Amino acid sequence: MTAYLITYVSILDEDPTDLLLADGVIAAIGADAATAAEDLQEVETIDGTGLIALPGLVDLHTHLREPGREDTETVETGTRAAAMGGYTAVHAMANTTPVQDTAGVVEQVYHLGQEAGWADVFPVGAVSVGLKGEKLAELGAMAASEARVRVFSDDGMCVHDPVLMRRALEYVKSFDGCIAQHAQDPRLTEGSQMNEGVVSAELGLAGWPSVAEEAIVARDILLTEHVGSRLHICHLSTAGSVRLVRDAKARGLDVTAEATPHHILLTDETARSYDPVFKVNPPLRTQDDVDAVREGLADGTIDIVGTDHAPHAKEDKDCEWAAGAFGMIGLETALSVVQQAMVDTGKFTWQDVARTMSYTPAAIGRLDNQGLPIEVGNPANVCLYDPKATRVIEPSEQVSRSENTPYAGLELPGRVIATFLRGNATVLDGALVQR
Ligand SMILES: NC(=O)N[C@@H](CC(=O)O)C(=O)O
Ligand SMILES: [Zn+2]
Ligand SMILES: [Zn+2]
Repeated sequence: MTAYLITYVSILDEDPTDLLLADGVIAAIGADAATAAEDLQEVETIDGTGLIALPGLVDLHTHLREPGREDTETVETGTRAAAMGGYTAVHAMANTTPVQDTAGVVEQVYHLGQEAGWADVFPVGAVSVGLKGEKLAELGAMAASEARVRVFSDDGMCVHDPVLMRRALEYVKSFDGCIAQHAQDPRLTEGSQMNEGVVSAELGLAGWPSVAEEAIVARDILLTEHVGSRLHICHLSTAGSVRLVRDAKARGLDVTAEATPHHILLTDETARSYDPVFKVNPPLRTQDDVDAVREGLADGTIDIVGTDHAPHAKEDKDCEWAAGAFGMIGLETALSVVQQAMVDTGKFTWQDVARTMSYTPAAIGRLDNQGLPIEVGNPANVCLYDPKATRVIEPSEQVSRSENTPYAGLELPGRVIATFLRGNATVLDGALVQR
């Protein structure tokens, strides 16, 4: 196995140093690295000048679409996109066809990830059978399976029935699982097309009000407090939700929250284009919401950045707004968007990036071999990033099988130069490693 000596690279915010990846682990850091490399058979040296070494990123919220919609993404293509974005692990959401609601399906997805070898895939289990919100799925069997599921979600659908939600929260306690909620009151969002506000009124599109998210966030905080369980809020998007989570944390509850890259960069003004590439659930909100979500990330109220990478076919996006599917891809642009919205604005250090995009998502997923700091002896899951580079986003250049990126034509900062999964390069020189 080739070893990699990365010279003069900054580990997060630290002064430049040398880093040696060998035998799947971080073998040496600092003056020892070059010396240790001399004893190795096959060593490739990478000039790390100007680059930042980040722990391999971990996504808690990816849609890989396999099984069922392999025309839009597969485990293989989605994890290639993940590697290009600096990720070494993704959690694969349960809204596949068939739904990931049995031990059999989650094991299948888990093994597809292992075979592909681009990033570790940790399947999320459905909360309810068929995402129907009626009957609890086989949570225990999924937890006990080879996929070791710890995160359960009906994402795409809200677990709306409070009795079902209460039971799910109770059930996962026995194996330290958590329920990741897609917070959307279905009655308050019937027919909704975009954020409810000034822009929706002007465009004449049916609104998706903030309260439809906040009502579920508030209810679930109360339910999890009552049960003494672990709740995760997916793709939080409103200023009011940030307030609710801040209050829950102040009261010591085990509630975590996630923000997507698109909810910290884009607003409902994008809907004026009538281009459904900007149609997503929850919808892009107002600048005040964007500011509040950024603030929530900066002060730790929002624990993580999750991509909600949601590939869709051309025919489901090249259409009028009302007919368009909800969702946008994001694995290959997440780090750049976080740099632009959080680092370049002075709200985040690179340590904060590592915390929200690697350490904490892995901790919420109860992963033990991902999301670890770059320290000698830890698995060599590393991303090398050039924060000074810039690139204009071109949909056809995305490695994902789908092209529904909302950043087409936009110049974003930064570029992933290399990604290593347990010491194996998945990306080098900014391109996928050919196999
Ligand atoms: N975010 C979206 O708009 N769509 C997601 C589902 C979801 O995350 O709710 C999808 O699966 O396409
Ligand atoms: Zn969702
Ligand atoms: Zn999702």
